[in-house]
Amino acid sequence: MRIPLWVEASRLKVLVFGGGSVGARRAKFFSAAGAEVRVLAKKVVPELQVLGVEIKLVDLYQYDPSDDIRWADVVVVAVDDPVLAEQLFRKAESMGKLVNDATDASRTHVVVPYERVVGGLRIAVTSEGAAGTPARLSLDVIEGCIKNSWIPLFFQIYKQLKAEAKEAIKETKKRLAYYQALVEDEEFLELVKAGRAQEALARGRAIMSKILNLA
Ligand SMILES: C[C@@]1(CC(=O)O)c2cc3[nH]c(cc4nc(cc5[nH]c(cc(n2)[C@H]1CCC(=O)O)[C@@](C)(CC(=O)O)[C@@H]5CCC(=O)O)C(CC(=O)O)=C4CCC(=O)O)c(CCC(=O)O)c3CC(=O)O
Ligand SMILES: NC(=O)C1=CN([C@@H]2O[C@H](COP(=O)(O)OP(=O)(O)OC[C@H]3O[C@@H](n4cnc5c(N)ncnc54)[C@H](O)[C@@H]3O)[C@@H](O)[C@H]2O)C=CC1
Repeated sequence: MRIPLWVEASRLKVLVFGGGSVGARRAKFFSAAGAEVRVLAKKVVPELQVLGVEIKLVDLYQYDPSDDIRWADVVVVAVDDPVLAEQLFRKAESMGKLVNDATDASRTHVVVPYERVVGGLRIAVTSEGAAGTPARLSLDVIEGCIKNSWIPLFFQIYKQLKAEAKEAIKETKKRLAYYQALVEDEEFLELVKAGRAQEALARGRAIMSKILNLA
């Protein structure tokens, strides 16, 4: 089973097999987020040449990529030859690497989801290869739902109160009790849902004072 995680990309060394449109998309995706990227391919598209990532032009039926695989944390398979793709997948897998196989969703270890930021929240959706377009279009529905709800204002207010709580309430247990009290306070939530931001903030701060004054 695959699980969702948010990973710091600048910790990753990513090896990409294939430098066509999909390989270039992966190289850009990882390098824009700070990862170190190396591409191995017979030929690469021009978009890839301007990314500033390492490129080795090799025929993967002749070149042995073992050292490159050892170097990598994540290996991407994006060659257009299914026999070669499977061979590369098996090799990287047997060397203990996490593989993003863009050519076969059923065996990929790592999935690249459809992603969007809505009201401060980062939303990622995937069908894990079953039906990509519905996954992509679901982002429009999710965006519409969130934007038309009280969540964006709740996000702003909660973020502000959480920052203040981290400063004001030194004890972790008390801070956690504060978050609990906040979300259980009907008056606070009603103010948020009514869009009364200043009053909601004031209510949140009053609850904070109460927690601070407890023994
Ligand atoms: C498992 C996964 C791979 C992974 O995690 O790496 C996967 C797998 C496969 N996709 C295929 C086809 C297409 N994928 C796209 C586009 C995107 N696909 C992406 C993710 C994923 N695709 C992962 C799970 C997604 C999910 O299901 O939720 C995005 C989000 C990220 C990205 O790829 O950069 C990106 C958005 C780009 C953007 O928005 O810009 C297009 C459209 C296009 O290229 O423009 C087509 C052609 C049209 C079509 O097929 O719809 C095929 C070949 C099918 C076959 O051979 O029949 C496979 C392999 C298979 O299905 O086995
Ligand atoms: N996950 C996704 O979003 C998508 C995945 N795909 C899958 O990804 C595959 C690749 O798609 P594209 O990038 O569009 O193909 P492409 O034809 O643009 O690029 C293929 C790349 O593989 C390299 N390659 C092929 N044989 C090689 C060899 N022997 N040695 C070294 N390099 C070799 C080529 O030089 C090229 O750089 C498709 O065949 C399909 O299975 C396709 C569309 C979207």
